Amino acid sequence: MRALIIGIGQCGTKIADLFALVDFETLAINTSKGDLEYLKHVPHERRILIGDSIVGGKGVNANPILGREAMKRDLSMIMRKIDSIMGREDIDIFFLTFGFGGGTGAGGTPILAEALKNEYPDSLVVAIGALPLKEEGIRPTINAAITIDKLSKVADSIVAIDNNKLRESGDDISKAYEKINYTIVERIASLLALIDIPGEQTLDGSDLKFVLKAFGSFATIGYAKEDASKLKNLSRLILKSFESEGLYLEANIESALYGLIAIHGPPEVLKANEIFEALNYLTHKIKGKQIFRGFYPDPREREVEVVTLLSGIYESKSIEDIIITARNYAQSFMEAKEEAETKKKELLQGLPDFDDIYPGEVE
Ligand SMILES: Nc1nc2c(ncn2[C@@H]2O[C@H](COP(=O)(O)OP(=O)(O)OP(=O)(O)O)[C@@H](O)[C@H]2O)c(=O)[nH]1
Repeated sequence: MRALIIGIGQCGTKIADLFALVDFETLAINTSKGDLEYLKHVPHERRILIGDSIVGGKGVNANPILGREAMKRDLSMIMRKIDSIMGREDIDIFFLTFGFGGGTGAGGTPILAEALKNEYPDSLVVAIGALPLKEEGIRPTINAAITIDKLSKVADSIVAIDNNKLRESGDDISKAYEKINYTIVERIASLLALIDIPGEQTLDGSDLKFVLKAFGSFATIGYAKEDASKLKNLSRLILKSFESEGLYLEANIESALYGLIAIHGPPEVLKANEIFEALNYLTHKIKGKQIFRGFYPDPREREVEVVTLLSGIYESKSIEDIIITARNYAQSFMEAKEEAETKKKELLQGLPDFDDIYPGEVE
């Protein structure tokens, strides 16, 4: 399984930095020089400053038009870099990590996603983005809504993480960000670690690609872990991995088309009847009725770990809230703008020019 993680903007590059820590191939792209320098694990030659000629390495201050322009101007340099890291063959998935609410990530990610799809038609492009907190105000919400629309036309799946779920933890914001970033990396890394390795019933790269090739709809990744000695019922643990707080996105899982479950743990607790009870329940619950599964008995393991991926989701309250808020705002903003223009015209009509009042001052 060959994957390249590309972080775009501050949020995205912080997440990519954690992926680099656990030995994934990564690339960090930003309009802010300072934010790129702040990274700890992405090698220096894999950090790309974009848009230097327009913003001078200072970031784009939540302006996605500048983020988009920065990505467009330096796209060929980025594509050459990707080529030099991965070559042109057999890249299974590009994971693009970013924050939906800023400028560099929101503006730049759809441009890069489209270029990757054109250049690498056999590879998947999966966007992994953090949705803004409601308290951040209207601009991040609009950036998110428009970026969702654009990505839904070019990416294979969009894994959205709802930052609003962080508030439930009671941590301060940077701790909460750190926690959620770590969670994203843990889930994806655990999932990818179980692809293509020997097991009882295994998942391979083509299963994962099948599940994620879902016409730009939403996907979400759940996770549950328990000490094997404390585990009472594996079926319960599998279902727990699908609960909404486990998935970091408010979504109706019944609307999902595909699911994938990987279970890893000591052989004595991977009981077939408990696994099939949960699989049966979930297969009937989701609309697409297709669940791929892999069981990985490991006698050295003391914990049971369940990673679940649901894709093809199109009903999500987290997403709907953003789209509806942005659309209502856009509508009332356009109305207010039109009204302002009409008022301006009414107010200023009938005014003369200087020459009408001061005739003959200049011969
Ligand atoms: N989950 C998570 N979300 C983050 C993190 N940092 C920022 N965000 C969210 O991402 C959005 C801001 O995106 P950034 O990545 O900071 O912005 P950017 O893409 O670098 O763009 P500019 O700062 O405008 O140049 C906000 O909605 C934040 O809530 C993070 O470390 N983790």
